[in-house]
Amino acid sequence: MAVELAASGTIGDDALLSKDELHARLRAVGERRYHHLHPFHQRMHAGELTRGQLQAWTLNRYYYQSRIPIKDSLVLAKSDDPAFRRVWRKRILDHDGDQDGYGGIEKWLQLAEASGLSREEVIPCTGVLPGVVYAVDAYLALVRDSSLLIAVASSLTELFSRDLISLRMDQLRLHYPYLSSGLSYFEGRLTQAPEDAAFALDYVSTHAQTRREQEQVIQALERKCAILWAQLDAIDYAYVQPGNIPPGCFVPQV
Ligand SMILES: O=C(O)c1cc(C(=O)O)c2c(n1)C(=O)C(=O)c1cc(C(=O)O)[nH]c1-2
Repeated sequence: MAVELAASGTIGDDALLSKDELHARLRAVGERRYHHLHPFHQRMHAGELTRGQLQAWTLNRYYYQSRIPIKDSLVLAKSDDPAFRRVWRKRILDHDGDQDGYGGIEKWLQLAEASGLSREEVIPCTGVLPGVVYAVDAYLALVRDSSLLIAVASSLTELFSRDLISLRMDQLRLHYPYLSSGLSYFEGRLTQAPEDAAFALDYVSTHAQTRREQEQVIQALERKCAILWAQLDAIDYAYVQPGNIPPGCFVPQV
């Protein structure tokens, strides 16, 4: 059953936003709520994280990475348009590769290895924080239970990821040189994310045909920002504030 994102006030009766107005509203959400503002990212960029904290980040973020192709398979299954599916299935290939040893998930494992973890301790996801599991699973549930329009809209955080990833690469190289050999995942995202975001933005601009749908698109982006934020909240609470690692979760040895 499709989830109705709550629309506030008299939105349904208001005038349709122009494409430029819709884009401005979406950009404003990113400026205020995207996870580039999160204290954990700010600590990372300032060079304040220990190797163990970066290991915890790569291990926990692996859960997100591993679920993205599942999320995109849910999106694909909502579309009866071969042209849409042809474009969207590229995302699954980007992450899974077209054979063993290729693709974004493999490259994320190389990042984890550069941090000093073994792939064997990362792949099973057994040490992932409960808060990260709940946040990532909430993304899958949002996509699973929504219309195709809202599922596409929830990927629009990628509008903002290129700038963050570019800054992150510079700061990781500068402050944590041992990670330099593991940055090829981010290299790939510098071109993949803007392409994916441009398609998704064009899609929602065309397919949100009422003001109510436009507001639902904006709310889906807000919810996705919250999901990304919650992941970092969980990581920050467990690994930056002492004494908060939940039982059974990854414990850094360095
Ligand atoms: O490192 C980041 O800050 C970041 C952010 C996002 C994002 O904004 O959603 C994604 C990614 N990375 C990413 O690597 C990725 O594959 C990805 C897929 C999606 C999506 O919603 O479909 N977002 C993101």
